Amino acid sequence: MPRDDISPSQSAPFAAHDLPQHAVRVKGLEKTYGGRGRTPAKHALKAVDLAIPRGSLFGLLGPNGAGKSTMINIFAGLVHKTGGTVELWDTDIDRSPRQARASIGVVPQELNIDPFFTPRALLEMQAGLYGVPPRERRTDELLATMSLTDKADAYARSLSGGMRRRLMVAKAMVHDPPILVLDEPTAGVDVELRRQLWEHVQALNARGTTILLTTHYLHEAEALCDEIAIINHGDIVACDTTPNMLRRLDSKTIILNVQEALTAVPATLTPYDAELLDAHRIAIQYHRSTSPVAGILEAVGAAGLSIADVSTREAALEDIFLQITAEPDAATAAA
Ligand SMILES: Nc1ncnc2c1ncn2[C@@H]1O[C@H](COP(=O)(O)OP(=O)(O)OP(=O)(O)O)[C@@H](O)[C@H]1O
Repeated sequence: MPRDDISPSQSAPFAAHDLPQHAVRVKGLEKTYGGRGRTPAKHALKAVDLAIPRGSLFGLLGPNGAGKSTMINIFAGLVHKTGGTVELWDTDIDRSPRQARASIGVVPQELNIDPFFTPRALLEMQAGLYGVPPRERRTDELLATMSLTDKADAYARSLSGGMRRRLMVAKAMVHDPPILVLDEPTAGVDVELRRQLWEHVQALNARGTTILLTTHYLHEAEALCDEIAIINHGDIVACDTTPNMLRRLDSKTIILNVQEALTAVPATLTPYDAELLDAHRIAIQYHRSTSPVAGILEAVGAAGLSIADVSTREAALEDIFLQITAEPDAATAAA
């Protein structure tokens, strides 16, 4: 979006002193989209509180329609909130909208790149839209950071999907914002390109850029992000450091494959959270900290069963996500 009213001198303060503790601070953020005709109003964000530490690589996870894009679009000035406050790099988006928006670069979901521009021309044009004077432009540096130097003067249409994504990241960084937001950047991107993109994003983070990303790839958020917030039906349902989030769900599942055909869970296993998956498989959930495996195996032996095979399953972030977002929201279900 063209913003010729933003000069780099207004852009985020990078001076060593006075750096904010939180890159993004959201309090009581509300968004209700007005209804039209037969379409009812939609309460998309419900009193959301969120604090993203400066320098973090922060993941915002949620199913389709949870409110992720609405929040990002409010940050970017594309959607007007209906309540609450947002501070970007310690700047309130209502009080100083230009300065606040100069603090962030947003990489949207769609790859809307003009195929007849070269990456260099595109970055120069974007810098011009942000009012960055030619001597302060970082076009070559950004091209190098995103491994696009070789393609600097090639038509964008000749770039691969991965290169286009990286060009979008470079485009979001022309005004040197301290916060970079990536909205579902890996949707439809193959494994290798995804890995490359994450390497570039991690490199930016290592240089001090605070990164906020939304993704459906939960294992990636687990691997990449230091902190994760889970949003569902416009509510933040969990927010914690990644290790704490994993610790929250300390449960593990042991699956016993027995030789005998069963019709019910044996009585000796009733003290445990056991479930008959089929005639030969029993799943037992337990908390790692209670270490009941020896007791479980003893109970199976006492029931006269012979174990053919044993497997276990760790709780992944995906399990946490499913557990936390499983409860249906009556209002949404009715909508
Ligand atoms: N312009 C709009 N007018 C009315 N309702 C909207 C509008 N934009 C989004 N919504 C609704 O607000 C809710 C949140 O949408 P949003 O796009 O923020 O979710 P999301 O988490 O980004 O989902 P996705 O992963 O599918 O992009 C959804 O129910 C959506 O249908």
